Amino acid sequence: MNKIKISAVAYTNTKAFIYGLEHAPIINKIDLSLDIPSDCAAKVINGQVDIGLMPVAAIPLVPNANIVADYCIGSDGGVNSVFIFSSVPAEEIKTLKLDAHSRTSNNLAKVLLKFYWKQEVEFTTDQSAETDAIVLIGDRTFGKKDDYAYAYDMGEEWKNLTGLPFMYAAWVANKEIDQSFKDELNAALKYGLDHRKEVLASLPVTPNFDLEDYLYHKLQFEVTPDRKKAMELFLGYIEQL
Ligand SMILES: C=C(O[C@@H]1C=C(C(=O)O)C=C[C@H]1O)C(=O)O
Repeated sequence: MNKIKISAVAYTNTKAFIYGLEHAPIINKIDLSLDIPSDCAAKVINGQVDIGLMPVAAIPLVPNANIVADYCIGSDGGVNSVFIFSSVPAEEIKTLKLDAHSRTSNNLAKVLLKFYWKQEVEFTTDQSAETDAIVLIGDRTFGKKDDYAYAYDMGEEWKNLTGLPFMYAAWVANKEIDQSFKDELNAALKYGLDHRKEVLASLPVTPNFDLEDYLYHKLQFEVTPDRKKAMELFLGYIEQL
């Protein structure tokens, strides 16, 4: 049997899912690669993999995109790893450097700046540029909040704008996937979430960052109706940028 190719985000936010995949029979049916989110999106878009835990902002670029699991990377309010770090208040940001790892959060920053803070901002991907603010996501943000004059948690600011939770990444296929495989995938992902204690014990201690709070509270992993609604709303905002 041909293995199903899967790419997943390589950050701590995905560790429970990976634990689940690696401790379930499904591991023999998949080829798993761990990538930064932007590469994960590219692989699903260009067909290098069949399924990706990929940034939701890139879903419109995926041919035959369909969400194949009941789990995701989400939050309801602050997530503590998706930030605009800034030297000035949000209402004064004029220039912002995007994060090359990101697809969702770069767009979320643009949406928030335009529709929430009502700012006209110049965006750059030039990592050597000097800007008022930067987008930074994932493990590279752990413990860094106090290094900047202003730290805006974009999950929290999205909730301020819309009253809704958020979905950063979802399990998306670029083709039809059998229901029996989807069932196995869901079971493996749930197994991982149910074993977060073991996952937590395996992670290195991170200074100035509460990993337990992150894995159990800040991150929320269910694809709920509100989170789907938030995704549709977010994709609609992106079209208006
Ligand atoms: C919560 C996070 O969500 C993520 C943010 C993503 C993005 O900005 O494209 C993609 C996948 C997720 O890893 C995070 O990276 O910290």
